[in-house]
Amino acid sequence: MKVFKFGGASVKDAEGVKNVAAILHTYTQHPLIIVVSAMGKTTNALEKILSLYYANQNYLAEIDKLKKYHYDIMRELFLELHPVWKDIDDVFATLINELKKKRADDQQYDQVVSLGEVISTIIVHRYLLNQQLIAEWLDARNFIVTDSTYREGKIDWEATEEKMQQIPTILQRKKIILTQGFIGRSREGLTTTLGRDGSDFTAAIFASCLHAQSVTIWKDVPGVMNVDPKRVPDAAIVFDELPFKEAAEMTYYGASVIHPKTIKPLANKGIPLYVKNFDDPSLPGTKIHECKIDHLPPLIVFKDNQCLVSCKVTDYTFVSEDQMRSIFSTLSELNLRINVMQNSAISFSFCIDFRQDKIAALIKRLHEHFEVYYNTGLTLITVKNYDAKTFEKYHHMKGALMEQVSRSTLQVLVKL
Ligand SMILES: Nc1ncnc2c1ncn2[C@@H]1O[C@H](COP(=O)(O)OP(=O)(O)O)[C@@H](O)[C@H]1O
Ligand SMILES: N[C@@H](CC(=O)OP(=O)(O)O)C(=O)O
Repeated sequence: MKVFKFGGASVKDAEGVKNVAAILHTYTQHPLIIVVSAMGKTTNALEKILSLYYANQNYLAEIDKLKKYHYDIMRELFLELHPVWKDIDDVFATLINELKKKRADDQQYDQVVSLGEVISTIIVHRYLLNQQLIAEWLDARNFIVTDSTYREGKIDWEATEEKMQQIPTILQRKKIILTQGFIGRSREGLTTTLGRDGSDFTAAIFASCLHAQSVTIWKDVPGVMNVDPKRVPDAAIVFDELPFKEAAEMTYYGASVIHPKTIKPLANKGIPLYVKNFDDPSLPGTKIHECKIDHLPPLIVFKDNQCLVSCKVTDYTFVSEDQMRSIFSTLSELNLRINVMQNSAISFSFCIDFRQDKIAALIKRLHEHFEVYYNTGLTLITVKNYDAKTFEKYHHMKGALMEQVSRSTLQVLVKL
């Protein structure tokens, strides 16, 4: 059995959905588990609906816009009397209903934002059936068990693996299973999400629990490249293959082509990960697996939306281990991860992904012990395996706020 993942870009319009069906027609000899994300930028739109709702602004107009976006796609795929119209109307009714429920913010976020994947999989499933691709629609929430960390559900691997034991029997009946990326269910029975862009991770969870032959994530790029081709189009080279370790490090630094949690479960089970181009499936793509490559070119990763926080001691002492411990435990309690850090005699600075919903709490807590400064809207550029040319280009950049150089890696935090 193989696992395929189709992200938002691959199903952003009706042509994309038709293309998914065309790709699947060429793989009918294999049992397949297909993981699908929300269409296009639907998750961003759902986040916007939530914030408008909280700000007492016109969220209903935004819901109408999102409904129209999906209706336009459906009009190109289905006849007027197709049952899909009612299915999608029901999900939008659930969305409005969920908004009205009194819940904690993160809990409500997951109940609302998860619906993008529910909508997309209903549409894609109905279309596959129309194209004689006999697929079973599975609710991923019935299989992926998480804790109650809403917005960032942690997988209960044992419980998930146990639930997935039912899947091979379903696959004997239907050769294709279609399910949602990004979502699971907590033990208290509510929907959880696995962190933004988490559908790649969902594909890895299914593959790992079911000992799949391989995972293929279908993207709008020819494979994994040494730099995001949207950032530096001239310098980008496609890798034929990459070791798990190298791919994991790239994702850690922020290469958005693969979600950072995807590699570990696959590497642990030795399941290869292919990154292929959905516009041209004949291209070889990149195989990520256990292999050795002698001379890797410089890998350049851009991570946007960074926030630099500096904590300065308020008396004439120096930054101590105890003070650092209090900073680390605050970050850990708020579920924030440091991307790069630096200390001097009287200050400790670190860079994290900016989260609007957490910054006020973080600053308030740090302010109990330190003078605190922060800058937002920064980009962290990491150059791994730098050579003279890339070092020259990214070292001492204009607008840099922090820079670190090790034997093989250069990191610059910069306001671009
Ligand atoms: N090293 C890289 N190699 C290839 N693509 C990259 C790299 N780093 C970032 N990207 C970006 O990742 C994008 C594909 O990932 P993503 O947008 O998450 O796809 P989807 O949401 O459809 O799964 C590409 O369009 C490209 O701009
Ligand atoms: N739809 C979710 C999950 C996801 O992984 O999407 P994509 O595969 O389009 O990156 C998000 O946008 O965060």
